Amino acid sequence: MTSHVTFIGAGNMASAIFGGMIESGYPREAITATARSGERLETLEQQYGLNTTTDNQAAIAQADVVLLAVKPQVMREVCAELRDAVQARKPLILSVAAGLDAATLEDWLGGDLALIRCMPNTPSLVGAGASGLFANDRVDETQRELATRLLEAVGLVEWVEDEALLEAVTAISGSGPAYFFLVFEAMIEAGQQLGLSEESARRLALQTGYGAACMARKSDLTPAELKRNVMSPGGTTEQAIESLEQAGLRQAFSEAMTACARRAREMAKELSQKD
Ligand SMILES: NC(=O)C1=CN([C@@H]2O[C@H](COP(=O)(O)OP(=O)(O)OC[C@H]3O[C@@H](n4cnc5c(N)ncnc54)[C@H](O)[C@@H]3O)[C@@H](O)[C@H]2O)C=CC1
Ligand SMILES: O=C(O)[C@@H]1CCC=N1
Repeated sequence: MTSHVTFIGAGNMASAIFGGMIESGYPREAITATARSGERLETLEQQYGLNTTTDNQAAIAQADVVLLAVKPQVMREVCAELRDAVQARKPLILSVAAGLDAATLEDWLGGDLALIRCMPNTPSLVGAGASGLFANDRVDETQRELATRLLEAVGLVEWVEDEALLEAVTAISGSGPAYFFLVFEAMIEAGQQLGLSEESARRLALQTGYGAACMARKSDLTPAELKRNVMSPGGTTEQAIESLEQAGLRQAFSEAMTACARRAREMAKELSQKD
């Protein structure tokens, strides 16, 4: 039987996930989404054909899975509102909120719940996401498989068995799309400085990033080996790579990702302590 999935909050991340589920054949009758404004409800009904309501409690009356997709700052208030309905039904809880740990969420919802924390990323919007998942002790194998199936509808799924590793997942894939967008920005600017139009530089930079990612995914070679294959001895790439290494690119990534993981830890503390 198809599990009924209810999304609490229907913003960017939620619509990426239910959009992907529908595209991969998940029956829309088995999906409910809540929103705060009637206008948003209308869009959800017309664009996706979902069951919708502004009533978060009523929305989970039939839910087998409740996917929490509101901002971390409003999660406590939303959990308080859902608590009684969740305790009455005990659905699988899936949270995509950054920096809110499983124990805090379970506690806010009244305890004794199977709960999966997920760190997705925005390329989920185009079906090319990467999500890290962590399950608490109450989650069984069938529930893990179900969560994998739901998130695989929008990209790759990687399970971690230690919740602290979700900080590393945030640093590599949760925030990671922004690093690549920065690299694209920098390459486009440099291409313009070398005389290309902005449009040509943009097209070439984006296709190159896309091509490199496709190639690295398909190839048996490591990124280091693929890089060496582009570098003819005494040629042009050698000059560029030497310049990037001398500028401290590796160190910059190490520091950036350490800062990102640290912030995820701090956010978890701030959010769980907030009254
Ligand atoms: N944007 C990103 O790159 C990532 C976001 N996340 C997480 O995803 C979650 C959602 O983020 P976005 O979709 O980007 O935000 P968003 O702002 O697009 O969506 C949140 C939605 O929740 C709705 N909402 C607020 N209070 C509500 C309530 N009481 N009841 C029902 N709906 C309510 C808002 O109207 C909004 O549509 C956050 O917890 C965030 O940490 C996780 C990974 C990456
Ligand atoms: O920047 C943030 O806090 C969120 C979490 C991962 C991506 N965006």
